[in-house]
Amino acid sequence: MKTVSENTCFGGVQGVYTHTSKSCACDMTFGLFLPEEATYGPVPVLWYLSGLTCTHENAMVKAGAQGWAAEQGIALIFPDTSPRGEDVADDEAYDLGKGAGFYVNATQDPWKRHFQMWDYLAEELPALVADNFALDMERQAITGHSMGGHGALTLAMSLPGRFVSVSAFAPIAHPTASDWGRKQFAAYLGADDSTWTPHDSTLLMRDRGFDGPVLIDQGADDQFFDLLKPESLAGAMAARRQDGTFRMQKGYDHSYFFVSTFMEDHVGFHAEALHE
Ligand SMILES: N[C@@H](CCC(=O)N[C@@H](CS)C(=O)NCC(=O)O)C(=O)O
Repeated sequence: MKTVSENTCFGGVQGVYTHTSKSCACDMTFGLFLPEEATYGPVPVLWYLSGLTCTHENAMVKAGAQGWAAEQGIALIFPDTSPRGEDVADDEAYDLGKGAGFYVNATQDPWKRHFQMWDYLAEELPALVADNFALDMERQAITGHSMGGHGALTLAMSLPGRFVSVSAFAPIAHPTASDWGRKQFAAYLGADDSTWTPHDSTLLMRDRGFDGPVLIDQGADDQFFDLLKPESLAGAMAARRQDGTFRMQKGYDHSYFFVSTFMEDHVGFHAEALHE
């Protein structure tokens, strides 16, 4: 692992690191914020998964999460959204290929060689950060925005016991019924849509739910509302009687102005579960 940069931030350190990823067969970059408390011992972890077109950097510079995480003594991890590099397959569209890994393990050519984002986030990156930083991996929570909200929800519901709480900002909530999902799952996972269902938050919520608190924020003026399908997830949460809160935020769109507005609430929500 190599250090790209380390900046003092809210009394802690905002770092950027690269490493050679086995799962993705390329070099990967991530951001990690460590609060001052990490100098004295392991701290709880909040993962933040980003949306379409993002790298590790968007949320790190625009979500305004570090100040709240510092206040709560929590580390933040900002992974990238896809494999990177010249030999990595890509597509002209912004919503397929680089910047659009959709947090799945691709089984189809030309994607499968590098697009193994599920394994990268479920196994490889947690092991790497656990080895290199003062993190308490018994206390992890996860959040994300848009495609990253989809990733956060699907990882949390598929890995019972891993995360104590999950939240999402405007998640892609029902990808098997949306053009933000069907196109990418067909490309990465193939035409057999039975391989898609484990990656759909609405279906996972209907089938198993999450053993812990859930918080969802959705902007009512989100320009991608019809692609996100928040109503499907809200319905599944109600049908499941999921412990959780779904908030429709009047006037907010899909941007980081929306994410940063509610970041304090999300960090506070996770802190309550992580510090229990
Ligand atoms: N801007 C894209 C849409 C993708 C988009 O809005 N991405 C969101 C996540 S789904 C994002 O976070 N973009 C990067 C940013 O705002 O920094 C477009 O070409 O239509």
